[in-house]
Amino acid sequence: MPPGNPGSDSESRRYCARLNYTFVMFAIAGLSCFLLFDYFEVPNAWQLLWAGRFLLIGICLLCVFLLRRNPQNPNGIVLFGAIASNLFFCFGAAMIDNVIALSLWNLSFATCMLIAMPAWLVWGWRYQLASSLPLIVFYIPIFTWLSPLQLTDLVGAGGAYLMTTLCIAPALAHARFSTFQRTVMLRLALEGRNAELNRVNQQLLTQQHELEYRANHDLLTSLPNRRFGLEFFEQVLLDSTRVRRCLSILFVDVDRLKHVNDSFGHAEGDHLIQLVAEGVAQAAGDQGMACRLGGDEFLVVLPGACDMASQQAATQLMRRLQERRLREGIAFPVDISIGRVTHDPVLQSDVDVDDLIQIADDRMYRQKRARRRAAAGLSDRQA
Ligand SMILES: Nc1nc2c(ncn2[C@@H]2O[C@H](COP(=O)(O)OP(=O)(O)OP(=O)(O)O)[C@@H](O)[C@H]2O)c(=O)[nH]1
Repeated sequence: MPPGNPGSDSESRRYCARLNYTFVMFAIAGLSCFLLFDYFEVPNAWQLLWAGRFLLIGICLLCVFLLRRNPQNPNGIVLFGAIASNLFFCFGAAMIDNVIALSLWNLSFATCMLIAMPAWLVWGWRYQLASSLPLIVFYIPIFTWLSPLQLTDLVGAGGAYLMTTLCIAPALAHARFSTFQRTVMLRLALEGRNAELNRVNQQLLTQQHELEYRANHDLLTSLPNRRFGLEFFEQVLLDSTRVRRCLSILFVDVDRLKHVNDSFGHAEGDHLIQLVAEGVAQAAGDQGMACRLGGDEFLVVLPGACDMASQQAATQLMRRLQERRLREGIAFPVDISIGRVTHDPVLQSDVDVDDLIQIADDRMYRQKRARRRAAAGLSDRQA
């Protein structure tokens, strides 16, 4: 087959090899079945026929071995076995000395041809012709030369039918081979379309993930957004109530963001929000979650954290922000106010997220006012 021919790709060769492999296995089974036929129907020459059959079985086994080792040339390998079988068939027919047995012999070959159908499906007409040629050319001469019967006996015993079939077989093979080629072409086209669909699917999946991410996250800080954060908080509250363990939240608000925006520029205001976002994410740790509620407000949910742990988390958060400010020489103030609430389902009655957030918000404002008063007092004293 020329390169680029749709039937020449290695996948279709493997397909041919599989079909041919099955065909050869059937041939072995067929050859073995007809051993009894030889024994009972050709009593004068069954030993010779058996020798021929075993030789053929050997050739078939060799074909199987070669097909396994080299599936890239499946038709060439099976052609070798087919020519040998045809020659055996010519000589075998000449050994038979009664017409009924000869009819059965011809019938056996027709059966073999039926078994060979799947292989013809993928054979080109040239292979088909090459495999039939020994029979077309040598059957009658060998029969006339060796058989005790007359040529008219052969014609009556299905010989004419067999010869006609053999002559039209290459044409059939051609038609089937074209169908096979079209099937392979369609399969390749389908594979192409499948690959394209997979690619588009992958793109859609990526887009879907991106959309999901955008729907659930805040773009400036990459933290979960308010909706996602409150859903998470609700779930954590439910779980805490169920397993009766504490949970804490930190309501974090950036101090004097407006002043930073106005004095240092909006970009620095954004930078401040990002610094605080990184801080709250760190405070939330692996078990908790920090989200941006909006503007300069953040919520940190700490599942399993009781009063002490949440106090530590809040102190650490403030300290880390100041350390970072010093370390990076940030010009604007990096101050936050935190409203902290701990809920212990063992000691307290049921609450909902809004109650807890409201309490935390109030505490945050109280702290903010206290810090403002402290700052104002400090400046008065300094003055
Ligand atoms: N740069 C920047 N500013 C924002 C963003 N979201 C909200 N702001 C600004 O943040 C400011 C928040 O103002 P306030 O709620 O009064 O708070 P504040 O200025 O931090 O003052 P206190 O909270 O009272 O200390 C407003 O000026 C908003 O315009 C943002 O994403 N980026």
